[in-house]
Amino acid sequence: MGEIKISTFDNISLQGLDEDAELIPLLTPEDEEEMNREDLPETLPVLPLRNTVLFPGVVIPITAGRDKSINLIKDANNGSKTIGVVSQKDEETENPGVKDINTLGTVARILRVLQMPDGNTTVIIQGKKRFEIAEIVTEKPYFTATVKEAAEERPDEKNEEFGAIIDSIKELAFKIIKDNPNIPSEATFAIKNIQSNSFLINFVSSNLNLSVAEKQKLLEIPNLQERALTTLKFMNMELQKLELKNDIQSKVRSDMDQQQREYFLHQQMKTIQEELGGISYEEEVDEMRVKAKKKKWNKKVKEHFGRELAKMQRMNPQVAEYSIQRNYLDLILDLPWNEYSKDKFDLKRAQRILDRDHYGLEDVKRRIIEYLAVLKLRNDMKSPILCLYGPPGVGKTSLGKSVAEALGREYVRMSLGGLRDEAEIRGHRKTYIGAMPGRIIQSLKKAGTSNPVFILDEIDKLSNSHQGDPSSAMLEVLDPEQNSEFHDNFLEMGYDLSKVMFIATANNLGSIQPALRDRMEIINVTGYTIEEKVEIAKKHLLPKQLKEHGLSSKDLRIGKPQLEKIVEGYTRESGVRSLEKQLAKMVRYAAKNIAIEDDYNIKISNEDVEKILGPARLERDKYENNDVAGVVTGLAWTSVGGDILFIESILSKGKGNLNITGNLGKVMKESATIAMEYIKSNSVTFNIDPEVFDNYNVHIHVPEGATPKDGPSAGITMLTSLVSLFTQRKVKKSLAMTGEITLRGKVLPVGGIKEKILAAKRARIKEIILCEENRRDIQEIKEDYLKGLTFHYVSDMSEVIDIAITNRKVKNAKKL
Ligand SMILES: Nc1ncnc2c1ncn2[C@@H]1O[C@H](COP(=O)(O)OP(=O)(O)OP(=O)(O)O)[C@@H](O)[C@H]1O
Repeated sequence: MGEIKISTFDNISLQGLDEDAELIPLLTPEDEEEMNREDLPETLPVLPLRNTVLFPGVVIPITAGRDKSINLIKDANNGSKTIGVVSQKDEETENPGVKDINTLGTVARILRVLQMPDGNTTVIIQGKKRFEIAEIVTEKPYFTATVKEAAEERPDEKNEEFGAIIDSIKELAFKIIKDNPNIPSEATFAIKNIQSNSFLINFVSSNLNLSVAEKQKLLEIPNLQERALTTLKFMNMELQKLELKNDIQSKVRSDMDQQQREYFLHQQMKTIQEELGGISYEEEVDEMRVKAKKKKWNKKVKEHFGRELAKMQRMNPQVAEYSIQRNYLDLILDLPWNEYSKDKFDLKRAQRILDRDHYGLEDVKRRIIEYLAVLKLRNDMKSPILCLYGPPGVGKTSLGKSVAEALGREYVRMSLGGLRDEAEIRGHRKTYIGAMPGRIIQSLKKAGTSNPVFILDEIDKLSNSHQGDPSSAMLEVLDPEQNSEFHDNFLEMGYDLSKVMFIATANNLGSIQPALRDRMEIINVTGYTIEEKVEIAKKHLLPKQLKEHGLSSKDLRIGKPQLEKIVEGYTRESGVRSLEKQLAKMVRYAAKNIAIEDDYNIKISNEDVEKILGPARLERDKYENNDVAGVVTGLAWTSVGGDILFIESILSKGKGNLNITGNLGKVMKESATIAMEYIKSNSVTFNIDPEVFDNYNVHIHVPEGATPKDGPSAGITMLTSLVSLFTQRKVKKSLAMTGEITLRGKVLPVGGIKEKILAAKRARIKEIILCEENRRDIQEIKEDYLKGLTFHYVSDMSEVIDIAITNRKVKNAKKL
């Protein structure tokens, strides 16, 4: 039957069709009254509508497709133009019978019949008033029925409730029109222009988005007020639906907008990058993904990387954060994660490598081999941290390198000297401009494995400042309990340092933070004797220098006596660094002569040494002679090794004042006072006239005033010096001493014995006075170092005097 397609409020556009005076889309109350006054005919042709309901006053177009309907329309159009319109109960019914149609419908007037090119007939009809089918008279060729008017109860014009409902209907209609993009905004005017209340209700009901059944229900309500209220309910529902729909749509749209915007920008960027010929942004991300797949990350790191990569993709490549983020991701990708080199635990080979690179140092090498043995047996790679300490240039750093080679691990070195900022170790947070990871993480990146041998050079030179305490940050690095989750501020994740083999080096144990020192296994690397230095020069330093200068042993030969001359006359150190420099000078001499094709002595003589290096400068290490009273040789320990020092004292007429000079620290000055008081109280024993103390001033000086000196170990030297001074007796030749004194004249042990012994040997000292308790230190020293030395162990000051002071008066002795 009638196939009608009408969208909500579509009918309004029908106004435009209006050439016929009869077409009254907007009814005035007068039109309505007139329509109501018209009588119903007794019988009417009845047209079932498939998918809509016609309301009184409303104009709609319907399309009739089948013969039955077309015939009805034709006949009616030629006759009274009045038909009855009812809706089908089920729009799917193709050929409805009596039971398939509603009995309440609307009388309609045919306004226009249009013949469509597709054979269908479109009819524009307008509802007049409601009717009820009394009885179907014919079913063929179309339905005709006897009809009666359907009564309608109308409220009083002054009914306020009804008025309010009508106002609400209008308001809601405006809202619906506004919210529904399918309704043209002109519809608002149409509603505003409607004067008849019942037409307004019909017009809105007809155009609401309701099912046929719902509309039919509305049409059937006889009471107008009730119908208005039901319409209002439906309108409310419609508005809610619309709002919900709009909400969802706007959400979807904003998502889409954002996505589209990003897509658009990415495309643009890609094009620009391609134009510039660089690797495109997408390619960069892809490359990162490929790299990431090869990493041995745990779940946490993997997830973190994924998140951070996504973050980078959302960033604009032109902003500064982008490059920070890029660097960050590069760092995560470049860092070794759980990538270990396999350890070579062949201890014999390790020993060979250590021996090959370093002469001597037997103790140290033995300790290192023991350490590697433990590592091999435990095999959990966790081990205490080694700290090699000793004077400069004794091979601490290069030993570390040999350990790396022996183990077959990568080698990295980080110098901690002068490092003040904690951020150097831990890195800066990413939010800082120019943020970087700390040096630990950077070094590991350089090493490329997670278990390198990591040299922490000069750990004693870490200093504190307002920029945090780097020693405390190092604590975390070196603590086996904590370093499996070392936190770098830039990396923002824990990094496992527990498999790294740390070897620290230091010159001075005293300046290492105690907590840090506790975490390390200390290995003392002492200085070398002259003989050892000669050997090191012959076996290692000279060949190394020749090689570095592109020469060989055929171009320059330096014999042992000459090497000894170089060591003694031109270097004054515990290590071999300046020896190496002097040898480099010798090699340069040969290189120069070869280059200018001049003759030179391949075999270096003593004269050649002086010619090349200049006159020997360092004779003063040799102890001074004993012709003067009050000059005694002491032994000192400094962070650059052992040294000898001279204590000088003189007497001058005065009132018994004591002067001390030579840049001495508090402890050393106190030693001088103790020595002075001890002599005063024991003047009888030493055969000194007590009056001397009141008539003379004493001045004690320790030469080399530019070098600060401190410590208690010069106590016995000072006392010997004063005894020699007051007695004007000679001090024994070739003798040196070290030890602390007490007021009672007891001698106490001191440290740094090995370095002191080496220094004494350098100065050609023959006899040494030490405290009895230092005997065990001597026992620990290798025989070689002790050759040519005689030791006197004492516990009391009187013993020192007995050994050190001879009975002979000095030349030109003063009469006191
Ligand atoms: N026993 C040795 N055998 C061979 N070469 C040595 C020996 N000791 C030191 N050297 C060489 O001396 C040079 C200086 O050594 P290195 O730099 O390791 O000293 P260091 O103890 O670490 O000094 P610093 O405390 O100043 O860092 C290196 O070239 C090293 O090879």
